[in-house]
Amino acid sequence: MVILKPPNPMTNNDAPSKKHRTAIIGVGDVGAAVANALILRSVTDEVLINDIDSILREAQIYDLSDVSYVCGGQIRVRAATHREAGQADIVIITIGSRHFRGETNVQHTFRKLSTFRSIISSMKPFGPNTILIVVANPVDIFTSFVYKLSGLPATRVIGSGTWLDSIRMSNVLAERTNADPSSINLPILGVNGKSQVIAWSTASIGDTPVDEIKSQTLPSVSAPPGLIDRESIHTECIIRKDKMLRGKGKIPLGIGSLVTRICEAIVSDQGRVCLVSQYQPKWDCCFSSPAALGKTGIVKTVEISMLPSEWQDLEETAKELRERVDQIHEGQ
Ligand SMILES: NC(=O)c1ccc[n+]([C@@H]2O[C@H](COP(=O)([O-])OP(=O)(O)OC[C@H]3O[C@@H](n4cnc5c(N)ncnc54)[C@H](O)[C@@H]3O)[C@@H](O)[C@H]2O)c1
Repeated sequence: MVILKPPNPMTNNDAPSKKHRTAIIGVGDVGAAVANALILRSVTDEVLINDIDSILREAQIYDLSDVSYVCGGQIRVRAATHREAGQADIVIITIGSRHFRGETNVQHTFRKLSTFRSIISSMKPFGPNTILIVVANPVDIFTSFVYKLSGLPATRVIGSGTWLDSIRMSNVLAERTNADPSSINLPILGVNGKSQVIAWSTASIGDTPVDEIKSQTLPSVSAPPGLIDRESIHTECIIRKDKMLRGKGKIPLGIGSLVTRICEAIVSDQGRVCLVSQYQPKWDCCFSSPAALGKTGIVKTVEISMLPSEWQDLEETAKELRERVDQIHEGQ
């Protein structure tokens, strides 16, 4: 009889010296979803877990170690201090905090920011190649502050930004047109939230601009004009998000896979283009635009050619963010 005995992740201490490490700060629903996807897709060699809630931290480590075991046991999952996490190749910040009763959004952001300040300072000095990925909301504000607080080059500080919204909208468009989802390009730029800019003028299915699809028949696309009406697609996305929130309270799986895709782009080092919140020198803050990613972080920012009206919307959303960042600076 053959006895199959996969390696035990908890005792696998003699792994090769140059291991790729990914640290997750805050392993609530989103942090755990990221860790789970990282292990399932074998993106890293070691997942370092940090959470101030030690009971939750231990529980997540055991649960994720089971995932690793099922996947072959090659990925070690263990607890790490902030200092140790700061030496990882990638650090993903998914901390969250509940609103106190009567606390305004601004007060909550202030409080969360002071947590960020303490985490970043205890992670310093960062490893020579550490890349930070900020997921915690409001993501563009925190990415902007993390960039300044960390002292890292702008190429090594990334926020998850608007990409998830762009993916959701592309998904609706793909469903309505029966198109291959991977053939859809529908970027959403700017500051994550109500003022983000849907760059419809650049949207395409395959090589065909969405604008032209209304007036022609494509063999791969079948949709009456009403179905690709922009307002109706936008509304459908809002309804879906609302249904997800009402149906399950939180929606960590999409963001978990998306952050994993960002990590894959970094690790694979092939210059894959992702839509991420990144430092925008003109406004001295971070918001979403496309960038090619590699082992050193952002290897190239990708220019996008939009209509003047879309640029104007982007300018407005950028100015709003700049003002909010300034207000926070003044209030400190
Ligand atoms: N960018 C996006 O698209 C997106 C999507 C969903 C959620 N989010 C954000 O992700 C964050 C996490 O969401 P969640 O649902 O997992 O929240 P959660 O409350 O389930 O988990 C947050 C975790 O952070 C931990 N934490 C708090 N302070 C910490 C500290 N100083 N050090 C270490 N750990 C700390 C908490 O103990 C908790 O376990 C939130 O900020 C949320 O708004 C972003």
